[in-house]
Amino acid sequence: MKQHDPIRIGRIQYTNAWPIFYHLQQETSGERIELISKVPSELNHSLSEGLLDVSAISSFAYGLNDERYVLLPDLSVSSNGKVGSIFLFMKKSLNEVRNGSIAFTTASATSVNLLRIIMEKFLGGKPRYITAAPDLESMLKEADAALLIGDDAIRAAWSEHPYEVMDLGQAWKEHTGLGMTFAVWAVRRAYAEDRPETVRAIYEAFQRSKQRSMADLGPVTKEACLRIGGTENFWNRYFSGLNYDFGQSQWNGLQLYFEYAKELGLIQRTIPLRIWSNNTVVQVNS
Ligand SMILES: C=C(O[C@@H]1C=C(C(=O)O)C=C[C@H]1O)C(=O)O
Repeated sequence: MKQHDPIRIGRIQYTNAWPIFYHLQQETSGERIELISKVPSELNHSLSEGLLDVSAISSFAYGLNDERYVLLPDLSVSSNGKVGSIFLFMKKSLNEVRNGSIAFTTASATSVNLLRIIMEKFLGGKPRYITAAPDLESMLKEADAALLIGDDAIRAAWSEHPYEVMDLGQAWKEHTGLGMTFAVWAVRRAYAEDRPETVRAIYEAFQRSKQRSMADLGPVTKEACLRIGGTENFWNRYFSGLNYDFGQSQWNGLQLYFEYAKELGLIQRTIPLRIWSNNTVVQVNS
């Protein structure tokens, strides 16, 4: 790799991560960056293929590649209860869906596995799963319920529909008492070892961007209204309901999620959380 290649950063193509990305370009000083926007499942793939250096990815995808990644602290898309954009739309009762059929969006990795934990471990069900492009009506032609995430979920919830809706952040909270982390900021370990100063500069720029957004959500909510629709009040509540930190309280929820995922055979090992801290890697346990 040439020393001066721009750092390739993966950006979630949904509104949920805007507060962290919104001021990023302005907050970088001198670092050349290339921002690549995709849905989470594509970012997961690109980072694992080495096509990105740093990316917001599905927290589940960290569990599939933890030895090759290191996580940036205090950056995540999390919720402590309702998330507001990860919904299961059900055309039958939950009791029927539990042993019926569910269509998963192709865009997700964390939420599909979270839904499996909810259905199989918490509710004792055994549904059949299919994966489909994120379109509510066509998904519900094929299955009893449909899982959507991000702006697809928000838009579907706005449409006039007759379906029961489960918020997965809320269901997780009800069953565990904990919050849930859906996206984490991962750096390829090899990249962090080669370019520690670049990682530090980008990390600090992400933090400044997030702090600016949280101090004044106005510009972010206004742009969300223009680009996606809805009211400023809606977006203010949405962004304020999400949590963008990644510290002990988020680690606890995520470690329990990985433990349950392992119980169900969705991942094969215990997953340690390796956190980048001042150019060293610290392993944390709850
Ligand atoms: C809050 C959300 O979290 C997301 C859900 C993800 C997943 O299910 O894999 C990945 C990243 C986040 O974008 C959302 O999409 O609305």
